[in-house]
Amino acid sequence: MTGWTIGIIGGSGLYAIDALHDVETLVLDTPWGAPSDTLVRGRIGGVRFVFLPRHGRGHRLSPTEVNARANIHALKLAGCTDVLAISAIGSLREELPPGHFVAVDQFIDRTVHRDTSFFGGGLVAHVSMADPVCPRLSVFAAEAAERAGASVARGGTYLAMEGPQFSTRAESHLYRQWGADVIGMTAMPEAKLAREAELPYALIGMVTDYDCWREDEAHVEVDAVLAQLASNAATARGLVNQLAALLPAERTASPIDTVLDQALITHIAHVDRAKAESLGPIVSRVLGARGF
Ligand SMILES: CSC[C@H]1O[C@H](OP(=O)(O)O)[C@H](O)[C@@H]1O
Ligand SMILES: Nc1ncnc2[nH]cnc12
Repeated sequence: MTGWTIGIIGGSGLYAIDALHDVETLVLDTPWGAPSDTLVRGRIGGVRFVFLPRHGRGHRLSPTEVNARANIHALKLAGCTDVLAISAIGSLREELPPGHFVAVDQFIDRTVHRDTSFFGGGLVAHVSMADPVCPRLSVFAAEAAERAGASVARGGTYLAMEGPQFSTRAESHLYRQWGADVIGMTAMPEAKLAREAELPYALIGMVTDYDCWREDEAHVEVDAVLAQLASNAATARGLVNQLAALLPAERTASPIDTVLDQALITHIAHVDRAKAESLGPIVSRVLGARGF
């Protein structure tokens, strides 16, 4: 096996990955509650994957109800080294039509009803979100999507809205003026939490609709989104197969693996032991290095 264990967070329309071998089901609990569903760990060639359907199998959880802290914590417990999210997105740009894929590299977070951090309560950390996506994983994922037959835009800003309602037309126009390229309801705080957990994170978005800013296009409705997703899901599965084929045999360290060295500022003499223990693998590396 290689040193990679890739957590795959499957969004709307992606509730399973068939190509995994030696599959085991993981029923995990976290200090934040249960993740969205059981996790499935397996391998393709020499690469280990852990799959988690973000909304649960059967799509039971709304974007606000997705427990991103539990999901990222569970992926860390399952031994993931990196996390690739695959999401349905609306397009805010003419040149990103339905069917296109986008390797997102920036976010604007407009979510308001979500728990956004593992820290607080006796342990304080301030991670950088200047570059929220791991460039290495993002390039591999974009390349894999292209090999699976997708047209992939390299780079794009994702506006994370609370939902579950889609945007008003005024909001859609506003987000375009802000420079957002695509829109969705789930990548935040997921990307922030992955960074806090020292997990390199990338997001491949699959465009399903033009939201509601375009004059000559019907506004987004969920049935059109689901129809587009059905035709994208096979490509998304192909992406995972291609990723397994093109990842280098050995995973070298990423700077994101150790971000808490700078970011965690609570002096070890003042760290709350119960809090540190509850965070488990998220802080054991950095606290261990400090002699905690
Ligand atoms: C089914 S349309 C809206 C829904 O789809 C996206 O979910 P995900 O990012 O998990 O693929 C969007 O964010 C909304 O949750
Ligand atoms: N237009 C849209 N707005 C928000 N989330 C979406 N997911 C897919 N299409 C979307």
